[in-house]
Amino acid sequence: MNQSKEQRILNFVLQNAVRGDPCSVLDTIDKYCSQKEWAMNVGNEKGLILDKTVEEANPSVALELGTYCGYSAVRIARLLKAGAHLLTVEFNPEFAAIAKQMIEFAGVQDKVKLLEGPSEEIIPQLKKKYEVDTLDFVFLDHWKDRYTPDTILLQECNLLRKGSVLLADNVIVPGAPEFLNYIRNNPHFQCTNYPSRLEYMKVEDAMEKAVFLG
Ligand SMILES: Cc1ncnc2c1ncn2[C@@H]1O[C@H](/C=C/CNC(=O)c2cc(-c3ccc(F)cc3)cc(O)c2O)[C@@H](O)[C@H]1O
Ligand SMILES: [Mg+2]
Repeated sequence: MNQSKEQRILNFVLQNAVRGDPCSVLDTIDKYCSQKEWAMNVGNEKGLILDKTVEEANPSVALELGTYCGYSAVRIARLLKAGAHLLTVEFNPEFAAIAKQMIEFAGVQDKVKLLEGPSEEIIPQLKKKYEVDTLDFVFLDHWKDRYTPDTILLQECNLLRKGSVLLADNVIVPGAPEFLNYIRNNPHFQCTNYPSRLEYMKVEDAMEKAVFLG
């Protein structure tokens, strides 16, 4: 049975990156996806916006929706302070298995908990089953029509506190117009747009930051 693109990306990392070195894993994925096969990792340009947002938030508990191959999980986890952790949600078992190996190869497995399942099921379990009080940082990078329902669900589950930072990928391409409309017209969020480019392409994209005001 021929390999999936995601398996080819993982194999390229296992054969070319430095085990235990997150930056080497990120650079190797970016090299493969810019030179051989495009894939929907956040990439290095938007990755720098993600880095700055995570560093500014300095989260103790972070959540990612849409792990895919684990690129942004590695990217976020490498910046977390001692004792901090990232919960990342992925409902495709094949992608989850790839991401698990990617995270372990990068050496950030102690900071990352990969939760397999749909976000609408996982989010309501975060407090009781995963012992989350509130979330300091949330990265939204899953199906774009899920951004709004999951942001509403996070609020309904009392998982946001004054100052919680949401960062959404792809608000231009593929686009999340309904999310932008929701979040920018919601008085409980302070929004900032970060123009950038689509990963590995000369195409305009952007990220949207939304700080919960309580
Ligand atoms: C409710 C639920 N629960 C759990 N996991 C969930 C979930 N919904 C999706 N997932 C998971 O998350 C990832 C999905 C990511 C979706 N991302 C994109 O579609 C995406 C697309 C592009 C793109 C841009 C230009 C093009 F021409 C084509 C594609 C770029 C991007 O950066 C993207 O993020 C994927 O791993 C999926 O299994
Ligand atoms: Mg994306």
